[in-house]
Amino acid sequence: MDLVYIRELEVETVIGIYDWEREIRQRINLDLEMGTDIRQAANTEDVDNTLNYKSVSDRLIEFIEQSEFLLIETMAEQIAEIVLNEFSVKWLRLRLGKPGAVPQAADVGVIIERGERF
Ligand SMILES: Nc1nc2c(c(=O)[nH]1)N=C([C@H](O)[C@@H](O)CO)CN2
Repeated sequence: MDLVYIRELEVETVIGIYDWEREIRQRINLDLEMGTDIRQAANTEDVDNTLNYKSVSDRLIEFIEQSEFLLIETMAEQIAEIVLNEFSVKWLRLRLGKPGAVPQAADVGVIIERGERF
């Protein structure tokens, strides 16, 4: 299994459980690893034969910017669903961080794996 990845994608959105969090936009960041097979793209040099990280990034930025989740867990599950269903990805690992949430910590968040490795 090969991986196409996106690292440190940063997006501002409404997220959080407290009243004050519903009034502001906060930064989240994510790393995404997506299982794929890069060989056909390598042999043809055709982006249509690979998992296009720009297309995935654009879709996730649009989705996250318009979302208003309470928990990062919910956002993580929804992101995983989009990547699995819309980009025909079989397996992914997602780290979703909310760096401003705990001032004493550099970052906090969740890491999930979904789908089947192949
Ligand atoms: N596991 C989680 N814990 C917490 C979350 C969350 O989304 N998942 N959210 C909060 C608050 O919104 C926090 O970020 C405000 O500082 C607390 N714990």
